[in-house]
Order: sequence, then structure tokens, then C-alpha cells
Amino acid sequence: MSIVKKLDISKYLVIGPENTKGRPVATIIKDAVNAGFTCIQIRSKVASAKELIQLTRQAAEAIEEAGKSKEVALLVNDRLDIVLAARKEGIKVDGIHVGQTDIPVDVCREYLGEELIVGLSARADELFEYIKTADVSQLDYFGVGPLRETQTKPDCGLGKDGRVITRSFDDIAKISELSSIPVVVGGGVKLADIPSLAQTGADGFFVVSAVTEADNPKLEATKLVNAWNDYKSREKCSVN
Ligand SMILES: Cc1ncc(COP(=O)(O)OP(=O)(O)O)c(N)n1
Ligand SMILES: Cc1ncsc1CCOP(=O)(O)O
Ligand SMILES: [Mg+2]
Repeated sequence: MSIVKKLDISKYLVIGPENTKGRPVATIIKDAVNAGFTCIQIRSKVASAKELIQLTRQAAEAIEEAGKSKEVALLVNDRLDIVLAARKEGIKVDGIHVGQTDIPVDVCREYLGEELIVGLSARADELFEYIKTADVSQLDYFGVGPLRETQTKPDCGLGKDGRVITRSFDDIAKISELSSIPVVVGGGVKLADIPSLAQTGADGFFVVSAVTEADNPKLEATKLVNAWNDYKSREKCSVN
């Protein structure tokens, strides 16, 4: 089965070398995947193309070493060229995440085909209307946020008036209900937020610093995974 059909964005790590306090990106990815993270995105605003390809290779190897290549998707942020170059080198990379001002979704789809993943950050302004009306025919999921302002991406959620629009748990519940494709929520998400986020009906959470800046990334990743899974298994019991 292609990875796009079993895409799991419930526990999603976004990571680059600028986030890790000097520690190897691949080691933190391996820790996160072993802890139960289900999706990894390589995101760097400072790495060169060559470095991004190398990071993608190391990430793919880390996922492989954890024995999770068939279920954990590896995406690259922004850079269609890196996805294509990495795949040409035989690296198992599964798709791309783009934002509203990045390469258009239809171009990504044209180059990546139907078997790879294309994720898109939802707009900040008029978000409810956007989620209701956006063309999602070539998309696999929406990234939504921020829950709160974050130093990792200070421009996240910037509205037309130059102010950051944060999302309440009620907003996220509404967005999750309105969206016809899966929704993953990030931006300032910490361990204490996971139970409330899991209750919103969102398909998952994404984090950078909660894992990448932790003294013990594996322990923090495990706590995040357990918090999400605990809520979801309790929810399942109460339905059955
Ligand atoms: C899962 C996920 N959601 C949103 C984003 C933000 O993407 P974008 O708006 O393009 O901003 P940059 O990450 O490129 O700064 C994301 N990367 N991942
Ligand atoms: C990549 C990205 N996109 C929206 S917020 C963000 C960064 C979130 O970082 P953190 O989890 O450290 O707040
Ligand atoms: Mg982007």
C-alpha cells in the first residue's frame, strides 16, 4: 500500500539543524520515531540544497533503522527541488509541505504524482471560510495554527493587519469539523496542550521545539505520544 493511503499525521515532528541546540537532526528523528511519532518533516531556512539533501538522506536512514519506513512519512518543507533530487538519489522521501506563498500545490502534484504526499498550511485570514471553500482535490492535509505565538516561527498566523492570529481550541474544533481533509495543528504546542487538542477532533499535532529543544528529546517525544494516544484510546473505549 502506498504511504499516502496510510498517512498518519497524528504525531508529527518538524525539524531542522537550527532547532536542535547543535545535536544531530537524525538522532532526534530516530528518538521521535522510536517514541511513536508518525510523520517527520525536514524544515530548514538556513541549510543549503546539498545540506538539505543530506539531512533528508539521514532522516530516511533514521526512520529505516527504526524499522518504520513503511508507516512513518518523511516530508520536506518548501523545497520541491529537494524532494525531486533526493528521490533521484534513491532516498525514500514521501512528499512535501508547502505554505500559502510557496510553490503552488498543483505544481507539486504534477511533479510528485498521486502516490506522494502534498500538505498545505491553511491561510491565517478568514480561516473558516477558507477551510470551507478551498480546493482540496490535490491535497492530503492542512497544517493549521498557531495555537500560540512561537519563537520558532514568529510570522506564523500573521494576518493582513500584521498581527499574529492565534487559534483557540474551539476554533480548532470548528476547523476540524469544517475540513474535508485531515487537519494537523501546530505552533507553540506543548505537552500540556495535547489532551485539549486531542479533544478538538483534529487529526494530529505538530511540534518543533517541544521535542527538538528538550534536554531529553526521546523522553519528551514519548510523553507527547502517550498523552495523545491515552486520550484517543479512552475516547475509543467510551464509544464502544
Ligand atoms: C505541518 C506544517 N504546517 C504548517 C507549516 C508552516 O508552513 P509555511 O506556512 O510554509 O511556513 P514555513 O514552515 O515554510 O516557515 C509547516 N511547516 N508544517
Ligand atoms: C513550522 C511551523 N509552522 C507553523 S508554527 C511552526 C513552528 C512551530 O514551532 P514550535 O512547535 O517550536 O512552536
Ligand atoms: Mg513554507
